[in-house]
Amino acid sequence: MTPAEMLRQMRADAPLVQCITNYVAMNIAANVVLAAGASPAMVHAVEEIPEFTPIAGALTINIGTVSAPWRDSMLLAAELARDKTIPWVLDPVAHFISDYRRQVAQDLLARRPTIVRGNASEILALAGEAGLGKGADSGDSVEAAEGAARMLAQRSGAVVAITGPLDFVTDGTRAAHLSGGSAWMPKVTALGCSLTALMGAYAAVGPAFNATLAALAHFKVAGTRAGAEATGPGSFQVHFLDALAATGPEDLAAVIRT
Ligand SMILES: Nc1ncnc2c1ncn2[C@@H]1O[C@H](COP(=O)(O)OP(=O)(O)O)[C@@H](O)[C@H]1O
Ligand SMILES: Cc1ncsc1CCOP(=O)(O)O
Ligand SMILES: [Mg+2]
Repeated sequence: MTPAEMLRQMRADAPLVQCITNYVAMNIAANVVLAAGASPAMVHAVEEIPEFTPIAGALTINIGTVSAPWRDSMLLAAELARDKTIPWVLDPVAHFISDYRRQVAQDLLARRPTIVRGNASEILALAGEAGLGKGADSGDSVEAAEGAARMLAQRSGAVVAITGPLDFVTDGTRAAHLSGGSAWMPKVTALGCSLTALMGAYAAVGPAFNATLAALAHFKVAGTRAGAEATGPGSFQVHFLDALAATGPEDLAAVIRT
């Protein structure tokens, strides 16, 4: 499926996306998924997961503010998604900052996510390489992490996306770059987390590589448009939600280089 077909299908189906995300991202990620055209549900109680995960079109898991009860929910939801072949997306936010978080990320990776999305420092560390990450923010260039992404994709079976000024996506064989966006994007917290949630919406309607590419392109196109209107990170956020809703299927191809 082309990115245009993916966007049309995603809006036609408006899939239900279960997001287990962090306290910071909860609101903006839900708004991003809604603005783009799908239906988010922030459901993380371990008691609810056996009923809810099987009816979701996709699951997204983000470890940005993980603690023990959240970890249990994440592992259970990931297992259910795998068993029921529901696509699921892993966002290993700042997983290198502590042994605890590193272990949670590895335990989730072992449950075979369909897609992994992170910034360059997160992908480098997940592949076992040294990086310069500072908490949730990247300290490494996307280019420096491309080899790690290919290796991680081959080893894990996931499609791996690195975001930054120039995005990169690979399934271990195919690869693409995406340009555009805005320098305000890393200055608005949880936009990366929100992109992970949107990847779930696309993964619910088509193959993983195509879904990842379409979600990345949707963000780059909307980011470029919002950046042209914004005067700072606050107004960027408002314009960005409008731009996600206004972006059409035929807009996506322009930002992709394969
Ligand atoms: N300097 C930049 N210029 C243009 N787009 C950017 C830039 N930095 C990040 N982005 C975009 O911002 C979105 C979130 O990516 P990123 O900031 O890397 O995630 P995270 O918040 O996880 O670190 C992606 O769509 C990415 O392409
Ligand atoms: C600031 C912060 N701290 C813990 S999670 C989080 C949000 C990070 O979001 P993103 O990686 O998408 O910018
Ligand atoms: Mg960020």
